[in-house]
Amino acid sequence: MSNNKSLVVYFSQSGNSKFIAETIAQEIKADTLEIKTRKSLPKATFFKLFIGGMQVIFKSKPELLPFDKNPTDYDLIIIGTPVWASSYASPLNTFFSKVQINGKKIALYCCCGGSQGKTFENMKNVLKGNQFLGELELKSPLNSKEESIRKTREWARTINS
Ligand SMILES: Cc1cc2nc3c(=O)[nH]c(=O)nc-3n(C[C@H](O)[C@H](O)[C@H](O)COP(=O)(O)O)c2cc1C
Repeated sequence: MSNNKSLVVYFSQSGNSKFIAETIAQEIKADTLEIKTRKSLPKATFFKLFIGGMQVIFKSKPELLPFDKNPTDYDLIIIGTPVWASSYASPLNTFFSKVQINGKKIALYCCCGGSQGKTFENMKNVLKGNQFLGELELKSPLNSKEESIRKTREWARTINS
């Protein structure tokens, strides 16, 4: 176990990334910061996928609710997102534009329905100037909780060693 002060920053639209954030936080005794938008996506699947997808394509920055933690206070920052339109979810665009993360240890995870696409590549581009410790992709983890918990705990130990 390291002496890192660790924070899991995540956005979650339907609970998968939140579930993983909580699993990581428990395993490595990290704090959590959930990024929340002022407005939710529509409930109907088509509109949800359409609006969320458009936000990613047009690099929108949806308005966020205030944060209750300051990421720059931490040594290790784990950042989690659902995959939207083969990239990270648009609320993280807003987050990255508001918080300058530099010289930190970073680990990334994503939750997807099919594949991560360019999620990690795009996150690493926007987070240049940090040290990357690892990446974890989970497919719909709420559909296989036990297996996801096992995989996540194992991964969390490797980034915190
Ligand atoms: C707007 C939107 C776009 C999505 N785009 C993709 C995608 O491109 N590839 C993929 O594998 N899953 C995609 N998904 C599925 C989510 O990544 C998946 O359901 C994820 O587990 C949701 O995480 P969450 O529960 O933390 O929000 C999309 C979901 C939404 C709402």
